[in-house]
Amino acid sequence: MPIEQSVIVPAYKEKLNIKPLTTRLFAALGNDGSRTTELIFVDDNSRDGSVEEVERLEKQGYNVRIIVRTDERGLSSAVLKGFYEARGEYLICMDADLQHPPESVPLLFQSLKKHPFALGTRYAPGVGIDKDWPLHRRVISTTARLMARPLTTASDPMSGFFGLQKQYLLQCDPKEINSHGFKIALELMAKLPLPEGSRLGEIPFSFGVRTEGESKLSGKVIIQYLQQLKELYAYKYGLGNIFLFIICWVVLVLYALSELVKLVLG
Ligand SMILES: Nc1nc2c(ncn2[C@@H]2O[C@H](COP(=O)(O)OP(=O)(O)O[C@H]3O[C@H](CO)[C@@H](O)[C@H](O)[C@@H]3O)[C@@H](O)[C@H]2O)c(=O)[nH]1
Ligand SMILES: [Mg+2]
Repeated sequence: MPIEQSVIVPAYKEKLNIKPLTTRLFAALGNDGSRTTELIFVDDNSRDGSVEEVERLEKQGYNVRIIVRTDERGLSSAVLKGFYEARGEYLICMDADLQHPPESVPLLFQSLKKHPFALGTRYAPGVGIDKDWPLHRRVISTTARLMARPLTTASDPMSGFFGLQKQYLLQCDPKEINSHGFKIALELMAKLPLPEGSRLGEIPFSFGVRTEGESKLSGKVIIQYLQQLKELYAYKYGLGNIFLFIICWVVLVLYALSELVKLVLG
């Protein structure tokens, strides 16, 4: 049967997560879904046994493969590499560390068949992010979301769990897409030529806790994010409108101050 759906997983040193992700994903897709879906890991030369793990799963009959890059590193460019190599028309990106539940993938594909772009959201009734998140992470996350408001109506523009129809990616000049920005979903939502007036599909999901391996993202992603926002504001509103960027900075500072005041007043 021809491949209609592709799941792309950027992965760096994620060997221990590969098997549970693969088995849970194909179990969630069921027999019919599994026949038309491929799973692609895009690994940046982890050399931790990920390749051998994927080969073992492939021998067991799972439609899974791994692309190993030796000339480039980075989450966003890995996702794009997987998208361009994928054979399906419906493409989903998810993390390797099971923070994005494989059981939510079928729903995201369903949404993607009705919408050109679909996003997993952690900001919906009944779902949430880790309740133990420290205050400073909440402040950073909320301000980052606020700053993306002028670019998208998405409830969770920081989400890394998302999907798109490949035809819209192919209509966009690859040189237009910043493959080094922090948030590739935000980049694509802002730049793909999605049909005028089309709605974004949103699927609520609970952001899980990583149990194997470590997060790869460091403090420098904040700088990368601000640079990406600046570029996207200029793309969407024109360079003259840097004013808008300044307003967002003011919002950020006021919000951070109000959270600090709440913290101090207890
Ligand atoms: N190939 C490749 N993969 C990478 C790289 N850096 C990170 N990854 C992979 O990208 C995924 C996310 O990385 P984490 O290190 O787990 O990130 P996080 O801090 O949990 O951040 C996540 O949270 C955000 C939500 O705010 C998400 O938007 C983001 O995608 C990421 O999921 C994981 O599968 C990880 O292996 C890289 O340089 N190269
Ligand atoms: Mg993670």
